[in-house]
Amino acid sequence: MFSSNNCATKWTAQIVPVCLCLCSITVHPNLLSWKKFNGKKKDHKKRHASAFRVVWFFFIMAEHLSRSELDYPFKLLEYFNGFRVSKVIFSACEQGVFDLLLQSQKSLSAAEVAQELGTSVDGMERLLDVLVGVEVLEVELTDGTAYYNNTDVANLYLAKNSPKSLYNMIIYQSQTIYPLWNNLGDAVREGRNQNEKTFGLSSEDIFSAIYRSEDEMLKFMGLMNSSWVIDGPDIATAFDLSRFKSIVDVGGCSGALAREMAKVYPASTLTVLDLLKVTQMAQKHFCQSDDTIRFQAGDFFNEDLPTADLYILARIIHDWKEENSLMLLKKIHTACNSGGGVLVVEAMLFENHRGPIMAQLFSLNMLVQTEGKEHPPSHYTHMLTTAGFTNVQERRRLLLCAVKLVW
Ligand SMILES: C[S@@+](CC[C@H](N)C(=O)[O-])C[C@H]1O[C@@H](n2cnc3c(N)ncnc32)[C@H](O)[C@@H]1O
Repeated sequence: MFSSNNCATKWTAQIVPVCLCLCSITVHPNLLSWKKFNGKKKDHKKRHASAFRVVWFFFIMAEHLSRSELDYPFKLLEYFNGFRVSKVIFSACEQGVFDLLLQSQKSLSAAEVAQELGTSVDGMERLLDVLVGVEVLEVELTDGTAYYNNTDVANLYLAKNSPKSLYNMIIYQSQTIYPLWNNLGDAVREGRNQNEKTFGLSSEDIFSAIYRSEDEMLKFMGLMNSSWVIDGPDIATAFDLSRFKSIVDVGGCSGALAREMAKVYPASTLTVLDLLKVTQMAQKHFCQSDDTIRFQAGDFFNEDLPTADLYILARIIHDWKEENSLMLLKKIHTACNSGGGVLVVEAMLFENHRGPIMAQLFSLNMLVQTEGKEHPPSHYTHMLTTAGFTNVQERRRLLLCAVKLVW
């Protein structure tokens, strides 16, 4: 939804001139044979008439698409429909469309997909067509029947068992985040999370709400795990961390980021510290046969932290009120070996309030679900120096940002 920046400008500046150029080539008989362009030979008169229709069409398009957002609100309309696109992808994932198309090894018609997944043919055809429209599926027409196939992107990121699958992220967005965001208006009005209104749970203890059942805990851990599959390598290499021989990932959840770190820094020991029930779940569902990371149960607010050279705080500070985050940073400063540091990984806001849009959306998400928020780098620097750290360095990596402090 957010990639097609200023569609009108793009069309006028780049695509329209190319189209007009192509049209003038087709009008000029010596430059391109009509047969090549149209598939069958036509006489000169018809050929020029058709060419003029093409030119006329592109003039209309150019006129239409070059209007500014004030004349026609392309972007706004796209945004209004954003939730529909999300829902289409959520629904297709939940119904197993991408898995079926991956497994079938051939294109399938809407009727075949509907039959396999137990849906209506009409409903499935419309769903599949939108997925073609948003370019996650491909379609071919054979004898009037549409046959659908996954794009490479769908195979890689949307099918459940792909090594880079974002399936768990989608399920969590669909089943937990989406209902919470139904109460966004109340969250903004009240300035607090909506766990109580959405799920009937106390809004005070955020992780009791997030881990309200084993199933929910598994879904949340799946979500956390998914993001490191795509962002982990970038974060692990944002700084050269090789001099830190003992690393503790504080609130490390499924261990996905620690695993990425262990690949880049095989000479360092990687420990994932998290609540007992989380470490148990991680070992049961997320451990890999070649794991070199270890898990340690502990409560980072109420128990001592293990000593280490480097502590990772990935998506932790954004969960909590400022005083809690500061308490945790001070504890880390006390437990840290001499010369050690902390790596803070968060979706950093720009200082000027102008983005990035995903970090701004995450910050609203923190409002509806937690007691924290996203911050710009200066705020993290302030917190870290208040906790006693010096020598703050910052690297921006995609959406997530790493700030390293050496003590
Ligand atoms: C938003 S998640 C981030 C997980 C992980 N760092 C990541 O980026 O994928 C917050 C993590 O903090 C853990 N956590 C929350 N409260 C905790 C506590 N008091 N002690 C230890 N871990 C805690 C949660 O279980 C969860 O794994």
